[in-house]
Amino acid sequence: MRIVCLVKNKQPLGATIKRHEITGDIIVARVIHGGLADRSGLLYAGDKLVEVNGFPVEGLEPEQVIQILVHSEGTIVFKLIPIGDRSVSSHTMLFVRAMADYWPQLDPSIPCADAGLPFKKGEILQIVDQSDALWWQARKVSNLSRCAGLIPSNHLLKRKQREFWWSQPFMSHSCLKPFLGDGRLISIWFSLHQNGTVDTCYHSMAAPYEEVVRYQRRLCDRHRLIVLIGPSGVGVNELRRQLIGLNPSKFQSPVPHTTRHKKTYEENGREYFFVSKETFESLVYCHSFLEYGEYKGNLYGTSMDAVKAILDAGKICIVDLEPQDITGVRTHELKPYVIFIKPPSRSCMRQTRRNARIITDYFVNTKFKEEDFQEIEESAKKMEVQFGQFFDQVVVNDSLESACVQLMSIVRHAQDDPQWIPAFWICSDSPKGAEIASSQQ
Ligand SMILES: Nc1ncnc2c1ncn2[C@@H]1O[C@H](COP(=O)(O)OP(=O)(O)OP(=O)(O)O)[C@@H](O)[C@H]1O
Repeated sequence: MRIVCLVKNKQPLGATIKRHEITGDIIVARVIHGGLADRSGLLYAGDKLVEVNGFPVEGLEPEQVIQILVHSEGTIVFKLIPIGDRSVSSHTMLFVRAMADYWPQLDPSIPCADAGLPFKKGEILQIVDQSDALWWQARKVSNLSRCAGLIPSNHLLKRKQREFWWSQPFMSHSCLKPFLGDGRLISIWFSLHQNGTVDTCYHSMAAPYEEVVRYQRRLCDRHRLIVLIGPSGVGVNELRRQLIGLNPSKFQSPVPHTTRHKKTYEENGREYFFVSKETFESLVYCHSFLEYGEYKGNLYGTSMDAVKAILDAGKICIVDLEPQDITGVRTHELKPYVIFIKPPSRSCMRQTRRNARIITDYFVNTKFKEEDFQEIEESAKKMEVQFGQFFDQVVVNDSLESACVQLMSIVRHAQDDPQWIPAFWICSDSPKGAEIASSQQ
């Protein structure tokens, strides 16, 4: 028997308890990394509680014991039987990017919602404990001084996603938009917000966490590919043009291929590579394009070779892609840095786009209308919900000048400062998209 005294003020104890399935004893389920109990070094997972502040806990439900703890302030005295075989704690140094949102307060299955760590897609987490197959402990790298919180393990989050999928009425399933990225079929939930319902805490991707490592580009390495993403009309092309205009010897965009006829003033390889439909289709067949599509009956595409030629020349290659093409460029070779161009507020758009022209579905240059602004806003929201986990940075395109200055500084930062990148970009022999579950569980 051991007597443990902990002084608890406003902060939580930093431990969870449970009933032992066989003996019925109340035991410490886990000690939260960096929390009060952990820092004391006196309480361990598996310790059997006998008394709390003089109250015997035998026969009580875990919730009743929690009530005693919640209402205790100051010194709490535990009488406990220490676990005999204290397993070596499995503290890890694993970093992951969250590919889904998680709100513990909306999750009824979490052992203790207050001990949960809420996170948003794209945030980088340090996993500090994986000893429990269902609930890991993690901290945000943006706040490593805080104690860890509970997050669902890879396995659990995937299971939840599957359950959520099957619980949706048939029509909602049609919201799933499968597409082929890098040869894998990826299913993505598309904005399944259901305010107030439990399932909102699991917004999904195929792999809930992606292992990341810190990467510093060396001077001899090729530059990272700069990818601009944004809803049509937000100003992606304008910003790309402005950036290149600021330093054309450093920034360049790849020359696209097209099947349309060459105009008299155009030169093959300058404006476009002019190719026949057959040649274009054989390039598509060989996966030579980053992206391609049809416009007014002609095919257009950006080839991987055109991108590589710019990178091999020591320049920074800037491309604008449709969001569904991001997965195709997420490779060890290109190490893309993705910048999302976001619309400003409606009033700012009205003001800044007073004299701007937009190309509508009818292929004419017109002034921006309220419907255009609305479409830009809605499309931006959908992109953030569906692809936000891939965005390295977000630039609000309010004034062209300030957005351009911001973009320039982000591009410099992307090339020169250390960044979190997917681990598989470094371990190039590991399978693309490998999930950390396979290496961790
Ligand atoms: N910050 C800004 N202030 C004022 N006008 C802008 C701003 N950004 C872009 N524009 C103007 O808005 C119009 C649309 O921009 P742009 O062609 O770059 O859109 P886009 O996002 O590339 O869309 P699409 O892919 O459909 O061409 C252009 O006339 C452009 O000059």
